[in-house]
Amino acid sequence: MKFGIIVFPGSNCDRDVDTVTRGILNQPTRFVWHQETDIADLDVVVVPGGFSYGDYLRCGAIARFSPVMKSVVEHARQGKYVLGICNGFQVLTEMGLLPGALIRNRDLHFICDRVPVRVENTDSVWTRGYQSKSVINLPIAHGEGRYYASEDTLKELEDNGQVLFRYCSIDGEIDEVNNPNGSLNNIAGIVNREGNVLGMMPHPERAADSLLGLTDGSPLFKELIATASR
Ligand SMILES: NC(=O)CC[C@H](N)C(=O)O
Repeated sequence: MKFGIIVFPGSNCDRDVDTVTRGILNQPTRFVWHQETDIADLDVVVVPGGFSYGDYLRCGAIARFSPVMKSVVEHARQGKYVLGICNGFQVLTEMGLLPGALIRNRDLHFICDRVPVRVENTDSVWTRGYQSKSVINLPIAHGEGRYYASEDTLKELEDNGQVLFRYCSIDGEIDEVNNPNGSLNNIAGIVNREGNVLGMMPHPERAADSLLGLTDGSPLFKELIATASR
């Protein structure tokens, strides 16, 4: 399974993804500079975390106009996989590949932490490797991670099981106290209607190396690779 990691000026989690997909999981992986347009060789496009274009205007607002993103839309339309992590999630919502928006955190601070997240729907290529409603620990690091969407969109996401990850307590309780950034419905990650595009604020790629003592992100990558090779 071939991975491509988009690199914008200001991306900073591109190497973290490569360490997991190529370094640990032995999958062919290449970096894709944002001005490239030919990504036909890729099975999975990862839009990584970081501060693309210095977060000017809004996080992801400028990156969405990079030449490569037209090809990413086409890649998604073909039903191929797209994973947006943190800044990548912001870019995907800016482009309309995923509904809603990521706005300033409720307390207006940048948050760097490790938080419990509940896996909501395991009937997805991204979450098949987890137990339903299991609580996993993932790092977060963002200033604009508060998920927001209209009531209709939220209802649609919930009704279709498109919410894959939610912030929660260590016991899996969903409440406002355990909602680090004030996201609506504690949403930490969603998929598009077709299920091939995932956006999430927590960082699974920073939790997929046993040397770091945190491996709850591994099943996401492993199951994706296993599914594709079936
Ligand atoms: N780690 C990240 O990708 C950060 C995303 C973005 N720069 C923010 O602060 O919200």
